Amino acid sequence: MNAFRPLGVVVAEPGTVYSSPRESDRYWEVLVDCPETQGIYIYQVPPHLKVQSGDILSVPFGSQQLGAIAIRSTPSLPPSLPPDKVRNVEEIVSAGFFSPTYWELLNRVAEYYYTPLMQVVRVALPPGLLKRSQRRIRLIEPTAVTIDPFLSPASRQLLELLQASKTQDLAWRYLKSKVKGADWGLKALLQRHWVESYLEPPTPSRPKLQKAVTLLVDSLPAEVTPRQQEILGVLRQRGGELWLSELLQICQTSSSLIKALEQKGYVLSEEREVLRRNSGIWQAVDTPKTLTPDQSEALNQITQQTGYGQILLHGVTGSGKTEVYLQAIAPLLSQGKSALVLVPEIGLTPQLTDRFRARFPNQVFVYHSALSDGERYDTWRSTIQGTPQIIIGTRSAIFAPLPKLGLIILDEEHDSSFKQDQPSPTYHARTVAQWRSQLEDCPLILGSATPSLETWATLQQNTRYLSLPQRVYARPMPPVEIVDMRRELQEGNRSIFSRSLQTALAQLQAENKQGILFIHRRGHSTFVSCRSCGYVVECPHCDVSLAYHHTHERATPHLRCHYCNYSQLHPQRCPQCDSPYLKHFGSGTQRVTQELEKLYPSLRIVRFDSDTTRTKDAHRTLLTRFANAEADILVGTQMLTKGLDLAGVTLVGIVSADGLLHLSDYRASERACATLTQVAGRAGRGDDPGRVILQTYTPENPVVEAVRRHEYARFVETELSQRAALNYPPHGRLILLRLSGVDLNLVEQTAQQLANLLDSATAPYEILGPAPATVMRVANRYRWQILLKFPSNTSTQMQILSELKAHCPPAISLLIDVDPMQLG
Ligand SMILES: Nc1ncnc2c1ncn2[C@@H]1O[C@H](COP(=O)(O)OP(=O)(O)OP(=O)(O)O)[C@@H](O)[C@H]1O
Ligand SMILES: [Zn+2]
Ligand SMILES: [Zn+2]
Repeated sequence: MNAFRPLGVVVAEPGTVYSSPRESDRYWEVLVDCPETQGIYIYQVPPHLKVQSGDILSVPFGSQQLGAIAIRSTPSLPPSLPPDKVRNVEEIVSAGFFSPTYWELLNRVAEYYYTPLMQVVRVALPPGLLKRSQRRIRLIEPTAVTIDPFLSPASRQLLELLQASKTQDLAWRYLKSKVKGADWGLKALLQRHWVESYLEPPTPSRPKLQKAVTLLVDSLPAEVTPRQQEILGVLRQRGGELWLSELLQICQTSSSLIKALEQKGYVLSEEREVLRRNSGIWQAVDTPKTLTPDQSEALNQITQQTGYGQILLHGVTGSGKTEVYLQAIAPLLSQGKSALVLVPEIGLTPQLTDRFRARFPNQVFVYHSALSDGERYDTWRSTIQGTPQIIIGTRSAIFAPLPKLGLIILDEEHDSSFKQDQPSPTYHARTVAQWRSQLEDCPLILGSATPSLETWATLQQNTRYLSLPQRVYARPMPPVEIVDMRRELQEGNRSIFSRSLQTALAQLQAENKQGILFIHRRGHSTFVSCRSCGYVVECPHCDVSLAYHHTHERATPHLRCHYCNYSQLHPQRCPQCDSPYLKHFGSGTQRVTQELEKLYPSLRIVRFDSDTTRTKDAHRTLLTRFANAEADILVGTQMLTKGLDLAGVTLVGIVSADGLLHLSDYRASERACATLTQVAGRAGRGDDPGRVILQTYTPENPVVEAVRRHEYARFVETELSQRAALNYPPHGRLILLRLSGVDLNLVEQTAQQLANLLDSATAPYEILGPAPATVMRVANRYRWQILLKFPSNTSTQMQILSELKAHCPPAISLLIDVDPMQLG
């Protein structure tokens, strides 16, 4: 793949005399970013300035002077832009603010995913990036004299203001408000090097600090008062550490008493970072664990890798991959480098983040789309500081502009949420991570218990394979019992729980253990249909049936569309034949929860799906409740499969595997196998052995068999050969063109035209379609698609594809999905 334009490469032409700046560096694409505008504009660089990618510039924009970022030089102006219309860059405010490789990365993303660079910038950088950074002016020549006759009145006024200020350093905005013609006045001062202009360094978001008290003595000294003895006793009982406020409360004492103990050297009180999880301070104290032989072998291999290299860390569920990450990162931080850790979803982030925070207090920052604008901005600003740190985030964090990057980790690398389906750029964080680690020359670790076929296929090429085949403490993998639900029905059990699962649930209660029930779907039932005429209630705006939602006994039942979120009350009678007999098919989390409540009224249940985790921190609250044993059963969807590490869980019930097994997509088996293996892997991670009960109507399915035997690698090998036979990824590559619009005919026509156009080009791809999307209408927009299938080892970079948009009428939107994960 030769996907991107080298930056700032200058071809020296024979015979030309060197002049500064070189002609090719004369015009620059510059990102202007202020509350009113965000866009890329072309500016001219005057000869005395030497601009580099990533510099922060000051440019004229309309009547304003704005901060801007230099992106890349451009050899020529577009025909629509006459040279005399191009304005000059005023000056470089801060050189090397971003590393040049950062912009190379964004360019590469833009080209590979057929997206304008500006759209990539919007994904990568928070809006209004420069709006809060203050430009300031500092006096650097203290002997500068204001009586210089050549100075303009404006220059003189500026100098006087600066000299009069205590720090000889003032905000540019302030100076401008005070001095008429400040721009010109400043220019003269800058030319004489009497002042300098700079961007105020961003203030890092500070962790909240709180006083903690630590016990320093092993045995309780005899010479203290009984009261002091009591306090020390409480401290010791609580593991040697408490927040000061907690200690004061427990002992009903005052801080002067603690101070007295501190003066005698029995305790230490100091400021500590407050963890957002409020479950006690000893969370904060965490030291590296002694590694298992497999873990240390993996760590050795990783630390030997200096510079770019891709590593697959294939560790079975509960094998301790996180500990390997932690110990791989530690030495980097002390070398002044930073690390980027990507995780699939927020649901899993709190637990992982806590582990990282506990190991590296004050050095962990979280970056994901659920952060408020302010938080995002603060985190973002702290990253460009360059102090060694760890960023943990979801897919867009791959763009966090960390300087001195020493390592990138994708945890649960198989997860499809690393891929953005829409809008453009339809990037995969793993692909971007590969480019980034190449550009930054640092290793990339892909970690998973169920690696993707894409990654597995690279093992023959350039990926190092490291394996953790055993759980820590050699804990056994949980046995997986397959229950044939057809037999259950034949033998008279009509419940959604098999007899085996019922027994296990009853036992759970008796033994005071915890369990997880996995359901593929949220909501109550997948669809509602009439028993008399077969009518299925559908969404008026989409071609899908409505799902039945019934949150609890007293709630009003309603129907909801999972595509456009339309909702309506549950009809009393069939809209078609007026029959009162409506039946609910399929089961979702709500139905399972209700059944559980009916059968086991004393079980305490937590439902964990996208309906119950809408609000901020809901994930954390629900998981904490469960982790603190305030609930017995966690009922949830996909969300709970990812990286949950709860020692108390001994039972995992997969209520129905079938919804996953029968999706019509070439990736369905891979996804089903990964999901089921991951869910199963939540059982038996503590001292008590676990077990898994998998219910299905198709026990003979090879995926079910692979999960039962814990044979993921074998499954992958078979699956890979099937993909190769059909030329599907990772063997070949795909590009999916998604068209949509409100006018069905126009969508169809355009799809046909584009297909003809693609057909007429000499190109390596095979064209499948055009065809309507699986769900043709969503939110009243009709959707058609064209699938391009490229043979392996060919580039998907084609001129014709970048021209397609120009052939679409304005009413049709076209999305180019490169390496699509969903074909529907
Ligand atoms: N060397 C070790 N000694 C003791 N305990 C360990 C060690 N390494 C990891 N652990 C513990 O084992 C548990 C499982 O580790 P971890 O969650 O990292 O597994 P994992 O491989 O990421 O699993 P999964 O893929 O299922 O998320 C954790 O509670 C962790 O603290
Ligand atoms: Zn009917
Ligand atoms: Zn809908």
